[in-house]
Amino acid sequence: MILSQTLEIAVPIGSAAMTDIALIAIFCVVFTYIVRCVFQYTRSKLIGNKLPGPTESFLWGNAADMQAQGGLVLFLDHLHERYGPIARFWDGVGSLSVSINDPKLLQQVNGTRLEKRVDGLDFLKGLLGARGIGYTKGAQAKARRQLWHGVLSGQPFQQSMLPAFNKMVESTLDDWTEGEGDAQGEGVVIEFNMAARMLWLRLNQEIEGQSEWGTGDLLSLLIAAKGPDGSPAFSTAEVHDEVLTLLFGVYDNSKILSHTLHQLACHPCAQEAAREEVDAAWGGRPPNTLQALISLRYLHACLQETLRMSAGRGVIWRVLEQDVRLGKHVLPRNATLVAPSASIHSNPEYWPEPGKFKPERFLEADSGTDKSDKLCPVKHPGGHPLAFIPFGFGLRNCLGQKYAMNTATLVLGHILQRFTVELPSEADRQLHFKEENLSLESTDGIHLRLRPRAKHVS
Ligand code: HEM
Repeated sequence: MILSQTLEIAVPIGSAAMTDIALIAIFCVVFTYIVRCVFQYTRSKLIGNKLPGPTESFLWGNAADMQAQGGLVLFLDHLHERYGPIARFWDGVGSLSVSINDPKLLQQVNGTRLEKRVDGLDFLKGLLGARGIGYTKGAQAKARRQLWHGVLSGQPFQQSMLPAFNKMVESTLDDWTEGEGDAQGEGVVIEFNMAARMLWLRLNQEIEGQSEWGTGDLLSLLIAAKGPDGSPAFSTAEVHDEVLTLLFGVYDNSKILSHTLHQLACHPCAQEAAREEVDAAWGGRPPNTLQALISLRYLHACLQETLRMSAGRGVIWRVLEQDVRLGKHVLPRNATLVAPSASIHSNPEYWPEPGKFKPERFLEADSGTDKSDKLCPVKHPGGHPLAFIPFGFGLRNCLGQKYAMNTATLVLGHILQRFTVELPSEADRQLHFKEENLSLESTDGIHLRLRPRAKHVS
């Protein structure tokens, strides 16, 4: 009886107490959150404003300056010209970004093992797939990257894709010869941004799930991949999102192709040198080994020089997870580190005459061979490991870079074997860029004329 009375009284008091405790807990959490925000805001303002950079509006930061320059990539160029290699700007209320365009300084910051990307890129989740590699973090990202690496860089995949890719590229080039213009006489004029994008979409559809190569295609490899305990490494939903991530690579891949062809049309001597290399290595036939692609060093250098000059992404981001001291400057924890690759790639200290197309920058005499005319790739293009970063850097660099370079070499090799690439008119030489998706895009497209060569692989 005493017990039941106690219980009857205890329940209502307990529930009121619980409500109070819950309210106090919520208050504490909100209070702590606000104090933390105010502390972080004040700290980043105090430390950030000691770094060189323009004045900002309280609410919009430097958004208006970015807009006035035509976008972030162009704004960063301007920022470094004015404030030197370390420059800060504000992305909104108290959101500090520090841009570094000197590879040596960037390397010091990267030494803190930068891994985290900015949350601002979360808006791409719908497109890229939230369960894909781009959004995994920490130990999971490390394990996932190893799997991806095994799948994409593996010889079996690259080797098994060659016959199907050769077929696909040849059939696309046949379609192109039937396009606008007289294929035998004048040649065919093509809008290359679109043409290249369509071609890459076709190639990627091949990778996504054709059984033509047995178990060598990317989708089969992703499905078959095993974790450390032997269970499937990817769930079906994860495989789906990884394939979305892969399709996103189409965009970069089509850009490198159209921009390199434009450079080769502007520089006929470079085009001839690249063609001679292809003719000598492939002997008029489609390549059937990975080695036949890797051996095209001059063409590879043309691709790299194009990535340096225009086809790479303009900006790479990381979150600083600790304070970093650079000489007299302190970069505070939680600030965003911006590596403006477009600006780094045109820094004359690393790239003399940065506006000139010079593929030789990426080649040097091979000291390991007695043939003095043999060339090999430079170990650190631009003279520093972070002077050339079209594929990003450090722990989260691009996983598709070898694949991207090999497939681009394959397609360009086919085109050079069959066509001479020309500018349809002098007006097509100068591309006019505007910023789109954080890289510079040609406003009027890229127009090229393909003139069939007298003899080509059919
Ligand atoms: C010319 C073509 C390409 C360029 C210029 C390019 C560039 C980049 C860049 C700049 C990043 C960010 C790196 C960083 O934050 O440090 C990246 C990430 C990535 N790229 Fe590429 N990419 C290309 C093609 C591809 C292709 C074809 C694939 C797939 C087959 C691919 C797969 C990836 C993946 C999975 C990541 C995310 C890695 C991670 O989050 O750990 N990329 N790429």
